[in-house]
Amino acid sequence: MSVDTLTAADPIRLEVALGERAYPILIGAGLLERAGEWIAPLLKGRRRVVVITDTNVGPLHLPRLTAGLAAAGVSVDTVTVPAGEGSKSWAGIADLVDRLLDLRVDRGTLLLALGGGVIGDLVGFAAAITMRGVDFVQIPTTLLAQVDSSVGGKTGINTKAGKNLVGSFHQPRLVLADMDCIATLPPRQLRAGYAEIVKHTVLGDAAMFAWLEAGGGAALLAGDRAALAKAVRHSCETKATIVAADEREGGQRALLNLGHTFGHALEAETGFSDTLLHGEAVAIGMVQALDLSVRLGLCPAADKARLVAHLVACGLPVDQQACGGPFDPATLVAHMRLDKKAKAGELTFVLCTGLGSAIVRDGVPESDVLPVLSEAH
Ligand SMILES: NC(=O)c1ccc[n+]([C@@H]2O[C@H](COP(=O)([O-])OP(=O)(O)OC[C@H]3O[C@@H](n4cnc5c(N)ncnc54)[C@H](O)[C@@H]3O)[C@@H](O)[C@H]2O)c1
Ligand SMILES: O=C(O)C(=O)C[C@@H](O)[C@H](O)[C@H](O)COP(=O)(O)O
Ligand SMILES: [Zn+2]
Repeated sequence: MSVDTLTAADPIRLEVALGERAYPILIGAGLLERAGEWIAPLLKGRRRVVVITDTNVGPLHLPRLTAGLAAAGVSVDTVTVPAGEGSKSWAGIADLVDRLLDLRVDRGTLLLALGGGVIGDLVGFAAAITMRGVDFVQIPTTLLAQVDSSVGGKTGINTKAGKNLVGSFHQPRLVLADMDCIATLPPRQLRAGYAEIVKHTVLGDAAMFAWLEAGGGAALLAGDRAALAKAVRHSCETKATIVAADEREGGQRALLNLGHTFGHALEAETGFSDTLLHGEAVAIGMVQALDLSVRLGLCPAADKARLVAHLVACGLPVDQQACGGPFDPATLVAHMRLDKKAKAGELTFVLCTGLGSAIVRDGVPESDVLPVLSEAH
């Protein structure tokens, strides 16, 4: 089904099968205008929600959401936070929780996260800790958030020591992905979100990678809504399946971290700033992960070359030079030792065993990693 033929009455509906915490993912067009249809039933008779959004998204998309809720008799309090990764911080979470408490939220209050991955991660964390846990809904407005961050319940903030090192698993009650939001997204942000789509194919679906490579990706980036719908659906299905099998990353969920051990180190080195967007870090990190995989004899060099060629064709960065590097390899390795996958300070990586399949490898020697960090691609 293409998004051109979708209406709010018939969105694509997927499910994250987590037993009593299972929730739907709705993907379609015109969903904000009808949000009350899906959100009012979550309110248990209440008539008020708190929407948390950022300074870019609010003016663009909040009026449609507010109207959609009003149509179902639901009123809205709004909290607006500064746009950008800086809000995913100790200061950002303290400020948000204080503002929620000032609004007199209680355990029955539903929070709506309207924005990209920063808003989703921040609001999800606020929902996890306010009153020891309130419900929230993800309303992702970036491509990255629609294909990745809104699904799976990882919430949290960045700290001085690194990316996402403080947070919790707290699943949303609903994910409402309205494709109309993507129309206002700056091209650089669209490309950054595309990197996570590529990731889902590299770790699990060679045929879908080939589809992206053969023109599906270019079509999506040029605004083709059918291509967009196909890719968003594929990513959400991939992620929902993995999360349902391993919610708390005891095993296979770590595959979703492909490119992130390298990428998060680069984000830390560039100060969690606009110099390097998360999706761009993932693009570079995936290339480095495939480089390491090739060096360890796990992956054909030709597969790494295909990935690099595709990312370059899509306008994504593939090496550290694109974000002010190369950075000191020892400093990058020090960041990686703080990664949540590391065990007793030993390095763990998600490695590729050929396009479409990946494994988790513990105890990778630093001597194997250092050459990757000096390489341009
Ligand atoms: N929890 C997870 O599973 C998960 C997965 C992937 C990424 N993440 C996290 O997500 C964050 C990155 O998310 P992101 O790339 O969405 O960044 P973001 O939330 O900062 O959004 C990017 C920019 O686009 C703006 N924006 C958002 N929607 C818009 C729209 N429709 N039109 C115009 N502008 C819009 C935002 O204001 C911001 O300036 C990172 O912190 C990353 O660690 C989390
Ligand atoms: O959902 C997951 O699991 C992921 O790893 C998805 C990643 O794209 C995302 O960036 C996630 O926030 C990384 O998690 P972390 O545990 O490495 O902080
Ligand atoms: Zn990511």
